[in-house]
Amino acid sequence: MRHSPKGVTIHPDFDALVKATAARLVTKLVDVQSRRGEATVVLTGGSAGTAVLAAVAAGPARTAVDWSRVNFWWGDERFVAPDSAERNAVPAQEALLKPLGADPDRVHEMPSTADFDTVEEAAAAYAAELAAAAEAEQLAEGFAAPDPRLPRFDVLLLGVGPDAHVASLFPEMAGIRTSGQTTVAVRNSPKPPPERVSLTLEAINSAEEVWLTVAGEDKAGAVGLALAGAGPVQVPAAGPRGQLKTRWLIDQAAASQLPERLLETEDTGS
Ligand SMILES: O=C1O[C@H](COP(=O)(O)O)[C@@H](O)[C@H](O)[C@H]1O
Repeated sequence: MRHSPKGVTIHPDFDALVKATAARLVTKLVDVQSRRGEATVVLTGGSAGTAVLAAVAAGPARTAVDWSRVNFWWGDERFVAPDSAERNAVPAQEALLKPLGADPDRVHEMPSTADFDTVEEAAAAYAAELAAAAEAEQLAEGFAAPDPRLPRFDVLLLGVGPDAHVASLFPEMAGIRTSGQTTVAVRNSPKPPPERVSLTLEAINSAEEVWLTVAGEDKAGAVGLALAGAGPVQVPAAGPRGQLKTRWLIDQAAASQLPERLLETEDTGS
């Protein structure tokens, strides 16, 4: 494993990336729960994101987390039927939430076509649910999250598409340009299905830690551009910034177009 000073960790392959990210997530949740009893994670869909959840559920360290005291939100979701295989929540439920006994009251799936007629209504409802949770948290803890419209996100997971999209914020589309709101309705997504709900970049960037987990040669161009300093409208993956930490957790193939200066390592072997 190689670490760069810019928060980039390069794992040899997909399997190593997924297992290490799963272990890192368990450690983070244990750490947060030991400080304040509960923890909040924002989940992603996609190949690596879903594999990480399965690896968490399969790993022996999973028992160190009190899963009934973890709050789950999503960074994006496809506006389709609730049991559709295209939902991001469906594999998350099967891989992690049901087997590990998550509390359904703490699992905040984005709305589906069973809940609303339009994707705009779904996005607005999720923003309202986030705001209600933020208000309850402030009343209970007297705690002010970085953004008063949002609950505290301890860790927010993102995948990155080959076109550099994150959550459902696609290059040059309205979602990535949206400001002043925490969620956005997406129509005409270039990647099917076309209708989606996404957190906005400003909502993503309220998280304490943002982890971008990326594998594969087809993502190397997106990763290279994002870390070379591209603008987020053209390269949405360049936009996420955690309040405390932004981690790029990638495999060797996804690292193949990283700028040379980012390959200077500060630590090896762990
Ligand atoms: O459509 C989506 O794609 C991205 C990345 O998915 P991948 O399969 O290329 O890893 C994912 O992060 C996002 O949540 C999802 O809705």
